[in-house]
Amino acid sequence: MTSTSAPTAAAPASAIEIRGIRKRYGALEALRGVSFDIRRGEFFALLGPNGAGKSTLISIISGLVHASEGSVSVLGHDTVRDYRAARRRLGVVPQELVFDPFFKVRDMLRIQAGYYGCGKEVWPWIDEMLERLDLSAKANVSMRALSGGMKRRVLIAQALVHKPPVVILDEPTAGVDVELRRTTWAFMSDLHRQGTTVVLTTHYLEEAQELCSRIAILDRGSVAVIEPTQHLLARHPYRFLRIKLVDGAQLPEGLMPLVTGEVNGALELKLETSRNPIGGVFDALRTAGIGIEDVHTREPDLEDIFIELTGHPVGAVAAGAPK
Ligand SMILES: Nc1ncnc2c1ncn2[C@@H]1O[C@H](COP(=O)(O)OP(=O)(O)OP(=O)(O)O)[C@@H](O)[C@H]1O
Repeated sequence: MTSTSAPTAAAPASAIEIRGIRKRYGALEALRGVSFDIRRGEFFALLGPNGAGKSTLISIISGLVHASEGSVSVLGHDTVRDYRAARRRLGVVPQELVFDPFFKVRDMLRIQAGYYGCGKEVWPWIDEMLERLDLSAKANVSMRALSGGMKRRVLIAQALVHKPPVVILDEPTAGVDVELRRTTWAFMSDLHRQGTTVVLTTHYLEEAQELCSRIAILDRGSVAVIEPTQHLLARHPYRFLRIKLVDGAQLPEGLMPLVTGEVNGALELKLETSRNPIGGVFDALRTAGIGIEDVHTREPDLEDIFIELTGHPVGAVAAGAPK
């Protein structure tokens, strides 16, 4: 992509600047004063349980919904006062599949490019995207004949026709099989390497963990945390120990408070590294004369951290969330 060159002295440092955003739907406050920046060239994750306000924030960034208070700019262009310039720099892959079913894939993309004032010069780019997203064989097929996963990839191509330097993907891989998710992420990673800023919302936390260098977690309309992924993963000083006892033996009473669950007949214990060394667990079992059949340890992942921060798994509606 040519429009994603490195920042110059005059260019704004932020790809997206979000300042004091509030959004009210009647009595419901879907966003309660959200402020943060997404830097140029970042691969950034916006996470949160259902109803946290992610889609509302994305709609405000894309200029489709007006905030009740606050402002957003894309590469220095206010999304309200300078809507066209902001929109020109942004590609948004929406969550919902909305298409004219009768258009053929390639024609639809060419028409979409026209809306941004792009002509034949982007046709090779459209064909390149079709190739990268494994859609070349479907270029002359009408939209209604595509599977859900293919439609989702056309949606990605549609958001990128004008080569925007900033791309937002709102759950682009929801319901898409593993192979297609890989294709999508390989393509997005290439664009990112070439300088595109990529913002992603996803319910697949392992995707965010693997791809994104910084993560914001929205919860009930506010930013619960915004940190580099590695800091987020490292700041939780515990690990998990999975342990299967010989002959279904019972765990000693003293270790029971550490148990967080059972997986395939093995108990999972959450150990704080400073307070519950693994050796202490083994000592307690030895003293009680209990044999161990199998054991393994696991570092906390984003899913664990998400639950700890928000009190519920990703995808669950927050208790007391604005509804
Ligand atoms: N047009 C609307 N009118 C009224 N309420 C709305 C509207 N759009 C969103 N909401 C409410 O605002 C809150 C935030 O919704 P939003 O869709 O932004 O959350 P989300 O984090 O994107 O959730 P999900 O992961 O389910 O997509 C929810 O309580 C939702 O019901």
